[in-house]
Amino acid sequence: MAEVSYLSHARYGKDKVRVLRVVRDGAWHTIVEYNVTALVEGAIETSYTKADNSVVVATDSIKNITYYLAKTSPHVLVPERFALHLGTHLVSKYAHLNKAFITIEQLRWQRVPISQGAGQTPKPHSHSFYRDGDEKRTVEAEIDATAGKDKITARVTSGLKDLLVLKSTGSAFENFVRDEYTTLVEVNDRIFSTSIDLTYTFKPISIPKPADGEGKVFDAPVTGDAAKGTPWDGDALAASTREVTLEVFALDESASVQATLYKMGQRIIAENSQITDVTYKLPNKHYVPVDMKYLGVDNLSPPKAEIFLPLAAPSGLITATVSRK
Ligand SMILES: O=c1[nH]c(=O)c2[nH]c(=O)[nH]c2[nH]1
Repeated sequence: MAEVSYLSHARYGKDKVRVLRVVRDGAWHTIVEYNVTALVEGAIETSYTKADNSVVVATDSIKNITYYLAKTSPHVLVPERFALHLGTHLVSKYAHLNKAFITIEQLRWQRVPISQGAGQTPKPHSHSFYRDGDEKRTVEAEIDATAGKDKITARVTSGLKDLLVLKSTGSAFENFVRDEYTTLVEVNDRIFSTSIDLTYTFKPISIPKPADGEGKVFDAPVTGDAAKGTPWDGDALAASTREVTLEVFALDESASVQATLYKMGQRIIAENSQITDVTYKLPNKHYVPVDMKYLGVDNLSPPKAEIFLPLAAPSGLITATVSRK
């Protein structure tokens, strides 16, 4: 029988590798908690087409490598660096694997503040932490060794998701298309709430050959000023892009979710020369003033609207990518 199909794409690995790392500096502990996905591509076709497992690094082994590097990597506390180390290790160790796709979700842990008495600023505790929200920091790294194991390049996209925000004024929505389908009234004052999903893409970087050729010894080749704005500087970028996003959200006299989104993206591009693209996905989480006329109470529009019904669904969904020219 003539074959009418072929394997056009293949990638596999381990998903949802959950890991908490404790780094001890005497009594001062630092923790990170990650959900890691590690997938690979390469000369693996025959495992699909010929039931040939000789080309398969078991997903169980990929999970073990993730734990091994979480234990040994000097980069583990910065998710961008850890993703690059893990991906580089996979494509360096196995001759027939030439691409790795590492996704990391970092969960929030904040130090418990310990009060120092009246008028004193609280001190962060050395080994006690609390979860301060569902927000996650995200990293997606594609490590590419197709040009050779000594010419590894990487594309990194970082961001955050599930950052829930709300402003109770400073948002309007007017002058939109009005026709026979329109029931929405124009408002010059409304609640604006969204769950921020932000990703920003770095310029591609090249990764020097690891010292042992297997990606076990992996020294971040870029530090100090040269690291500024690059994935090596992931923590600073995560902090500044989050700050800009929240600041624009708070300060913008929003004409629409679209217009506010664009301003956020413009600022991130303008302030970070290493970032090429910024994508936001912003659900418009509607809060509807409750009609209380039947109670003889005016609650229809601000400043009289004080009681709102949070609508679980549907929500608007406003997305866009702002790119460097
Ligand atoms: O900021 C908004 N953008 C829209 O596209 C839209 N559509 C809608 O019904 N409300 C809103 N609000």
